[in-house]
Amino acid sequence: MITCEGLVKIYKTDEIEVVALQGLNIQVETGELMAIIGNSGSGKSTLLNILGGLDRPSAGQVMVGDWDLLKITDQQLVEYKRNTVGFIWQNNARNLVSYLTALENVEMPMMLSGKYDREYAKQLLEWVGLGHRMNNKLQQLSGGEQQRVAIAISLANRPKLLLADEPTGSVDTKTADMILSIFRKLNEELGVTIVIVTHDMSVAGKVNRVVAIRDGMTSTEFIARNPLIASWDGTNTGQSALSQRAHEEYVVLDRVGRLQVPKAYLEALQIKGKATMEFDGETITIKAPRKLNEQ
Ligand SMILES: Nc1ncnc2c1ncn2[C@@H]1O[C@H](COP(=O)(O)OP(=O)(O)OP(=O)(O)O)[C@@H](O)[C@H]1O
Repeated sequence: MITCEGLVKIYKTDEIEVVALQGLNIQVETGELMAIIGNSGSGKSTLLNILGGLDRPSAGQVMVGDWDLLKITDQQLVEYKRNTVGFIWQNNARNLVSYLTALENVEMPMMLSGKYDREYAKQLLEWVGLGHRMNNKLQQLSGGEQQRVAIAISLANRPKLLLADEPTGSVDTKTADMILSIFRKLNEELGVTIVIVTHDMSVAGKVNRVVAIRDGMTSTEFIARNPLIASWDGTNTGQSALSQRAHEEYVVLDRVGRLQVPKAYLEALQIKGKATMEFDGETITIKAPRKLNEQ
């Protein structure tokens, strides 16, 4: 569904250039429910905005389905945003109209794209557990309920890909768990591919695959050893992070074999600029270069 290779995004302002993504590689299969984690400033939102067609890449390759987001025209981008991709933000106020009902809010994007379908709008609200609140005005709903309306809206035009930027960032743990279980259900029942960006490890721990981004590059990947452990079953309160027990950790190599060594490891061994690498037929060992007087 998604292929990014050597993806670069540079933000240019009058005086400075910020390299937000520096050759990022990532692959997401159709039908996956996965998370991208990373510290503040690592480039997560930049990546999501590019995938959502809200921002243009500077260089590299980025394909979503048949769309090449580097070559796409402005006109095609409108169609892409309307039909292929749905977006959920941490704060959805910009997506919702407070004086309309939940149902009217879901119907609105359908009307704008000429695909009005009241039954489907109702069904979406049922799916997110708001069947009994669909005729309430948005301003009468709690923050968590509004977030669930936003999920229904994001699916109004039947997108194949759902992108969620910190979807549980401003709700309590119980609501966060509910939102995640909705994602899982939508993923399983509608087959929609879901990519969640978060720095909340408890969210990441509940999906089968997690890709970590560091300094604008893909660094590590975690895959659930037993997908059932990572799945949300309604009983897990989500306190544990990406536990070693549940996820296997992998370092990501790009096509030409480059990998990113964590800064903490390099600092611990005082490796700067260069290192030695040994291969004994089974393992590869990276060490600090020997000091001249040790040789
Ligand atoms: N519009 C912009 N103009 C200039 N620099 C930007 C812009 N947007 C992001 N950046 C910079 O790009 C880098 C990556 O930012 P990004 O928002 O993608 O990170 P993030 O991982 O999503 O962080 P957070 O979790 O804090 O949202 C940061 O150094 C940020 O300051």
